[in-house]
Amino acid sequence: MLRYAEVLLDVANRRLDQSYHYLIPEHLSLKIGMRVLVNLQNRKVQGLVVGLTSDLPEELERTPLKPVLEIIDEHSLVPPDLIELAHWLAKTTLCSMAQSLHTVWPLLKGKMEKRLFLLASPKDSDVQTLRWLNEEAFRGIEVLARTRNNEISRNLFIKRAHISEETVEMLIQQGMIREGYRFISVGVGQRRETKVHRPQEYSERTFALSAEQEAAVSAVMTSLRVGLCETILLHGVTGSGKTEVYRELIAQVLSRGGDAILLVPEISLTAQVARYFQAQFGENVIILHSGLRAKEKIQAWEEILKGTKRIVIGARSAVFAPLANLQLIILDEEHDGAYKQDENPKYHARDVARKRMEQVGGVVLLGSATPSLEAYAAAKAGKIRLLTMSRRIGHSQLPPVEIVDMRKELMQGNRSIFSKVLQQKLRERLELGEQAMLFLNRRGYSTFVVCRECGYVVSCPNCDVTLTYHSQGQSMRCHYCDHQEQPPLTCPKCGSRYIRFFGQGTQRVEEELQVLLPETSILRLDFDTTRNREAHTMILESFRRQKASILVGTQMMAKGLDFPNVTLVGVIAADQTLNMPDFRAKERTFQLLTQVAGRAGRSEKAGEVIIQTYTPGDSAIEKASHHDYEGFFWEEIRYRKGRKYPPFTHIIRVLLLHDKEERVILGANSLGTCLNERMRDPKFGNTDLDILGPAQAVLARLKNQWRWQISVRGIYLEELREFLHQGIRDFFKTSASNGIILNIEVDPLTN
Ligand SMILES: Nc1ncnc2c1ncn2[C@@H]1O[C@H](COP(=O)(O)OP(=O)(O)OP(=O)(O)O)[C@@H](O)[C@H]1O
Ligand SMILES: [Zn+2]
Ligand SMILES: [Zn+2]
Repeated sequence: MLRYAEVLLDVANRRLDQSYHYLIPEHLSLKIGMRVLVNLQNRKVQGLVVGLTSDLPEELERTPLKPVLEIIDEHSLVPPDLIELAHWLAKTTLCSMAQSLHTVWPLLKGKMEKRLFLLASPKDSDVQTLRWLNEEAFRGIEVLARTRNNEISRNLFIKRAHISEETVEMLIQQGMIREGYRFISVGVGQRRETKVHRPQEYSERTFALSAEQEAAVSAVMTSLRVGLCETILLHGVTGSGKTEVYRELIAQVLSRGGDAILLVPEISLTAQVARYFQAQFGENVIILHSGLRAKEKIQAWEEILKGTKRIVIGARSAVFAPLANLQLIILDEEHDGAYKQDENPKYHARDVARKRMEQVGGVVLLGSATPSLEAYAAAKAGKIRLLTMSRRIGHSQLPPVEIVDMRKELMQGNRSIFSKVLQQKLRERLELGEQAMLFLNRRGYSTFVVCRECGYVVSCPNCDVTLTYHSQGQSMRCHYCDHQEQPPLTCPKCGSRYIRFFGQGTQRVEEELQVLLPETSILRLDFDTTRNREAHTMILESFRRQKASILVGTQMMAKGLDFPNVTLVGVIAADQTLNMPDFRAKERTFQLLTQVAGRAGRSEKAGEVIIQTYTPGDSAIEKASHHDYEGFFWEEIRYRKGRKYPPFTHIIRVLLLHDKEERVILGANSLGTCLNERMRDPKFGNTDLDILGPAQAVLARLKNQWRWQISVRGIYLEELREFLHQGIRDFFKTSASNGIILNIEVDPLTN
């Protein structure tokens, strides 16, 4: 007998970020996902039933429980599979159920609104006297008396009825009206409909699939038909036609009545990809990502729930799209770090996709030319299936890559950003009417401003990072908190006039390039030129239409672009990502270089790649220059194994934040002690857990908060979670935890 309901309350209010238990009265037949009315601290509030149970948690056994008051709507609002998903998300990412439910079902978003309630009646004698004393106040009451339920939002009252703040206050004081709050939910009306789709045929392709594409498609379809709930990794070199594979798979899934989600790593890529798919699937396609306006998002959701949209294309958050007949989720560029959300809930879209497909017996397809080490290792270990496409489409070949040692260039007197050979190749290619892409893993004009006499570097007053100089607007900016200031004319520390703008940003590359090739038209694609939503698409479109010969850009240029006329790719400085204090630095560098190199020579015209570097001997650079994924993988996996890094272990990182440095250090040490003591617990005694830290975080201060961290590493994630759970509970009993904010992340992708 299910006697208790677990109810998530008033989800708009952050402080009530948890669920409560209520008794189920006999006359109510509750279902998971229904909205109900319950009592909370003498208020009637709205809640969502997220669980039904016959036993109470131990700590509640002796507390008297209140009953559920009434059911707001007959049918479950949130489908049970999505509630289950939310529970899973809360548990695996260590966030609250409310946070998790908001992510899974963003339609629940609502707000608390200040409202005015009428207590008096316009006929009362003291109200009638107001008519002569205060005409405005009287008018206010009359308005109010005509509203439904005699209540109105305070804002509307003041704006629409032109009643002043003072008058409102006066009426409240006189006891004629009362002020209160009400939860106004936005767009919760739509329920999911389960339509049965008739098989449909779609327009024919203009070309036949290659043998490798054919094999990949039939492998995935076989799994689907047999009902094998699988994750499949499609490792296809750049230009091997993965997008076509996705398109064919989606067509086949649709024709058997299923729905599909295609994820791309960045919002900016969705429009481009969606256009490609709309060409075949038309109205069935819808775009979904966090960049949409609230209203657009609600509309998109409602269309999906109605069953009129069957293919969702979007960034990370689209993995939650509530399609009714979901059978396939594809993650393109699977290795991309953008699939991990860095705020609560800190989920990885890959894991969510897997969980959803487990629920319905569908397939997750991970596609990449440079799979993440985690995915490839899982494939090699036989945990997931591996499909390979090792050749480019048609006669196109992977381009030859030349590595240029920039130290030698400098010794030979070349102080330019561009090596002699890159300059020469650029001229050659442009003469032939072909296009080039120059890649720089940075944004802004120069990374930092430094005093050449005393070495002082201008940094952000709120964060522990150097400010970036932008020649546009001549300002220095913090890329974390957006602090801006003028660049100094003299050194703030020693007064010297020898201030130098250091480093190479995309703007500087563009400017130097223009000096080198004055006749050439150049486009730039980076954070600054794409702040507005349409700019990204416009820049890429004009490059595609060959309005410019050279595209200069940052890593956002490395992803999934297919320009047949691009035959030369230059990497300005390969070392950038290599020097990051992170065990994934090599993997990132390899992926980035391989992906960028893959933009060259994708159709009939052969391409070539120049990589400039100060560390030409580095193996990640060398392996990338040979398009040697396999070789890189084995070398890197050996290193990870030796150092006990993922994928051989899992890491949970606890970041401690406080605005006083000594407090955060105290807290970090105390947490360290608690964890070390927990280690003596016989339960964890024999397990292979390592506590790393406490240590100052790489970013020691951000937005005025000091940051320290402790990581715990272990082989079994479940055990690791349990260990931290207990350690953190101990920590919160110590006084050192006062005022400390904890930020916990499972398997973080950055240090
Ligand atoms: N079977 C085919 N016949 C002819 N052309 C094809 C075929 N399949 C794909 N193409 C074309 O080949 C080009 C490369 O395909 P696509 O962009 O899908 O590669 P990709 O594997 O996604 O590469 P990347 O990983 O670099 O993004 C595209 O222009 C695509 O239209
Ligand atoms: Zn100085
Ligand atoms: Zn800052």
